[in-house]
Amino acid sequence: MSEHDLEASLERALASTPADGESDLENRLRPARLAEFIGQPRVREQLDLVLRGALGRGSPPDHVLLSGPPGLGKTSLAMIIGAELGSPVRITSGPALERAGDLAAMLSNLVEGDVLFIDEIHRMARPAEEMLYLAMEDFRVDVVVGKGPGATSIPLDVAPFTLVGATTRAGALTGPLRDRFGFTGHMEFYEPEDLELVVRRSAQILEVDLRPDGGREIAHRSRGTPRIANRLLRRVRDYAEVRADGAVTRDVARAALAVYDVDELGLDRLDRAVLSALVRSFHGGPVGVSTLAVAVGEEPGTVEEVCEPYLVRAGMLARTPRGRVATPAAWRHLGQEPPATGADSTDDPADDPRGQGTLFG
Ligand SMILES: Nc1ncnc2c1ncn2[C@@H]1O[C@H](COP(=O)(O)OP(=O)(O)OP(=O)(O)O)[C@@H](O)[C@H]1O
Repeated sequence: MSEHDLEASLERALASTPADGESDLENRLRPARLAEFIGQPRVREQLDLVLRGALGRGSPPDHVLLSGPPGLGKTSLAMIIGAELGSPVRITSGPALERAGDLAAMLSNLVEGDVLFIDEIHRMARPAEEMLYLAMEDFRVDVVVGKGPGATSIPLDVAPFTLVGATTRAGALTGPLRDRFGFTGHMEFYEPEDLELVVRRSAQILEVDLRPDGGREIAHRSRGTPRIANRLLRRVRDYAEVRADGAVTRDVARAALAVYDVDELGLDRLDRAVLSALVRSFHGGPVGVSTLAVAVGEEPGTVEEVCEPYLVRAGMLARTPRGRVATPAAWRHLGQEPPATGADSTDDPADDPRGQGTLFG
């Protein structure tokens, strides 16, 4: 690989970093240090120990994997790891690492102690993933130059670094990659009390006149997710400024969220479309996720990674070996009586990675 190729690969790998207005705002609202990070007490405590231990020894900490649904703070934690270590964070994502050369370009630019953040690490191409094994373990890579019988492999040293990987699908990671992380933080959906703190903090930064009952209402309708809490706060602020006196009270929040199709459980249009298809088109299931996705006009991955985790957690949907099943709560939420003989025999909580697949709970 020539120096020019290396630079082109580096540019491609970095191109995945979003830079629109929405992400600027998101960056402004990101907690900068671990002490500012709200909720997730287990992950926070565990990570604190990992980082302090490494700082005390004066060596880079073990590689860190952060897993959990979108918007729970994985990127924020990756930035915090850099801040706590006083190290720069290099950012890329699995889909940007199409070829091993893309990763080699990133790795060869690292300096000792850098943090390399790979978002959506489960979507990395296989050759890049295999290169990463060696880099994570031995801090070196083998770059293959040329093709066919004339190809040669050039070993390249990589400065000791800490990899932070984020994934919404820990199960999709190969065993060898998973095994090379010294610490895995499993992010859980947030409790409403924690989301209330998130909303209050964001309101202060954005100078929103948030009243306590308004904050509580937004927190309860945010699907356990800080990113959604922040987004709802901004939409409710618009409503408060345009149709009220600017104060975000409970009534203003309720009226605003009705306009944006967020119901009292925090389910949005897509969540309800999934439940509605399940109940109305498939009589409550079981139905496969691909069929369900076609019924709502979405990608199976979006239904599986974005909608389902919260619907399972909210007790509306169960994952069973034969497919997805609507719970009685889902039927009632849609204003329908659940059938007398439910699909309870299909329930198998073992199929549900979160262990919350109980049907009639
Ligand atoms: N614990 C927290 N305290 C305060 N704000 C938070 C917290 N976690 C996340 N946020 C806010 O939520 C937003 C989304 O967080 P972040 O981008 O870190 O999530 P993510 O898990 O990386 O999402 P994705 O998987 O979609 O990339 C950020 O704007 C951040 O300000």
